[in-house]
Amino acid sequence: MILQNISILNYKNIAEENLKFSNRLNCFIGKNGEGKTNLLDAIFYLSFCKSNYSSSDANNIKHDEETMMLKAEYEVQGNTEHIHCGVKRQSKKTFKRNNKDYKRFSEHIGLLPLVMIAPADISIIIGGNEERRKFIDSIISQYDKVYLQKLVNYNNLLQQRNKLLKHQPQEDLLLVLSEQMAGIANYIYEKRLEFVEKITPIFQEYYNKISANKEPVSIEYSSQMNAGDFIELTKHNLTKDLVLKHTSVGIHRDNLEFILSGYPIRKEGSQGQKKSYLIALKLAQFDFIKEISGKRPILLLDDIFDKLDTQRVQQIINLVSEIHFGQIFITDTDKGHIDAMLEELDLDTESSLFKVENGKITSYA
Ligand SMILES: Nc1ncnc2c1ncn2[C@@H]1O[C@H](COP(=O)(O)OP(=O)(O)OP(=O)(O)O)[C@@H](O)[C@H]1O
Repeated sequence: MILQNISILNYKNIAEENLKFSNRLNCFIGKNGEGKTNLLDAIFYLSFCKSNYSSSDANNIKHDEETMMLKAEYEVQGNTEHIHCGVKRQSKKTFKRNNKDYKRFSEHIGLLPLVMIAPADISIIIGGNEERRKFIDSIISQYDKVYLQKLVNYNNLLQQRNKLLKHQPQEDLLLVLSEQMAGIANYIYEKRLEFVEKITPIFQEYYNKISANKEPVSIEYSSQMNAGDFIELTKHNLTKDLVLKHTSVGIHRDNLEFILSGYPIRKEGSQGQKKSYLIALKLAQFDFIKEISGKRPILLLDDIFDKLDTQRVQQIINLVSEIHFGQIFITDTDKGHIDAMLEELDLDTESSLFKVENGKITSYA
């Protein structure tokens, strides 16, 4: 899958740009705060109908402007896809594929697979359990619409159950809700388990390459449902739930434990190890989505080399330079990393180099 060109109007600090991209490597170099991440975020927006950073669309419109617009052409499995998005302050956004409005934005998710690695993603490694659940859910939801729907249903039922526990805790009603939640919880649990089992060996291979086999890594899926069926768990914990006035068991308490050399990385890992872990996870996500969707995702690498030693930087450059990764968009403040990457690619590989300055994106002279 290839993003061929993009037109941007008033997206954050980018006033107006019309850019054509290389099928392979697109590099954006600029100082801090110039607009490199904003450009990658515009590309992210076109795949997910939202920014990676701000849930409020108004924040994505350039200050003092009323509207923003993103328009792009993609080559997807031999077809050209025209995607258009417009947002006006205080009104609904429009999102179109080939001039047709989507009824629901969720219909668009999965059409243009994309994996982004950005500094803020380190929260997957060091943040709370919720961050890691979000990480799994966002990947599975990209290819499994039933999963996404069941997740929404589960959360609605969970809210109802918690409300009941708080205000009128009748045991028969609680049991009815638990029964409705049980099938959904089992489905989500099985899908998460399957996902972790599939992604772990791919992740380990990437981590070993990045760290030159320096430290063993593994991922553990910890779920209360490892110990038993949802109905049994809720029955067993009913007294506790009545005291706490919320549901203390279920897939909403699941966690992924990221292990490095036998210990949780979030407690003991160095900054470089955490960064390496994140990059290996995201590259594994890339392989996973590629296999499931049959499309090669676009890879966005935002300032990924910070905190890594020269050996790890080189290993990552070697890895992502492999043809396997297809079209890449990479930002850096340091042209040295980009030059090293260009050296790694064969001479015939087409690449485009851009300079980003105060929201303006120009060809690098
Ligand atoms: N809605 C908006 N309107 C105008 N400017 C905005 C808007 N939102 C963010 N900005 C500006 O965008 C700039 C940040 O751009 P961006 O995050 O893309 O930087 P960057 O080039 O990736 O920098 P770094 O290397 O530090 O990550 C800031 O100057 C910020 O004020």
